[in-house]
Amino acid sequence: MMSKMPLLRLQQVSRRFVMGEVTVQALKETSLEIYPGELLVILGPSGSGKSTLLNIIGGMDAPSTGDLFFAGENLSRANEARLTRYRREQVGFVFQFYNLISDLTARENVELAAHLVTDPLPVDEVLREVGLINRQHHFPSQLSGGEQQRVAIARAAVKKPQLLLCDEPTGALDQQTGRRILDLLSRINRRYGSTVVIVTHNTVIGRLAQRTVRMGSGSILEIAVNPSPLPPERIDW
Ligand SMILES: Nc1ncnc2c1ncn2[C@@H]1O[C@H](COP(=O)(O)OP(=O)(O)OP(=O)(O)O)[C@@H](O)[C@H]1O
Repeated sequence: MMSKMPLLRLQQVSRRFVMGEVTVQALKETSLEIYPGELLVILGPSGSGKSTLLNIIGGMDAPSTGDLFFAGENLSRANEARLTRYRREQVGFVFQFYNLISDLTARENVELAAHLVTDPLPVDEVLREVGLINRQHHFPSQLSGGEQQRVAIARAAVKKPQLLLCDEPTGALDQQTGRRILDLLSRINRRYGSTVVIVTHNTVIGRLAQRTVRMGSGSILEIAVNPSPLPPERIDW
């Protein structure tokens, strides 16, 4: 895996937030390579910079210094239009609290995302893949948390994104439901070849990954290769 060209490369990326007199160094100069098709878990305590890193990877936030390369293209030099296209077409995002549109049904939420790209997966196929074909006409408020998260994953996956970025995707769910979500993410990783990056403070989830990145105080402390990733059903927390 490591001999491949990275899909994404961060080179000495930092992010500072300036609030009046106070400057927070959310991310210190950080370098990381993410490979096509891998499942990577980013671990670290609250405030260690995980979400900041993920937002930069997803083009939702820009580095203060340093460069971000996607398939060799320097996105930190890209204009806003290019970044918008990157977020729309190359990246799928899954959040802790689903962020679905409440007055659209499950199916309509997925269709909306499908319209953003030129070559989406068939909506039916994705709804079936996440096990929601029978609930496709329900509104988010009529679905459980786990079901809403599955809609959110379907919405991200329908775009066939090269990068699927997940920020605490199981954070609001009980263990059994969380395991089902992890299983779904790893299936999408295998079935569609999407590179999946999961940010979590839950170290146990790292056992799922081919590599784990451990963060602390805005830095990467360690990158570990996992020779035998566990299937989600064998993960307990
Ligand atoms: N928009 C912002 N403005 C100011 N400070 C910010 C902003 N975003 C993040 N920070 C600060 O940067 C640091 C890193 O935050 P970040 O959200 O990346 O950590 P995290 O590891 O994702 O934490 P959590 O697990 O709690 O989400 C924190 O000190 C945070 O307060």
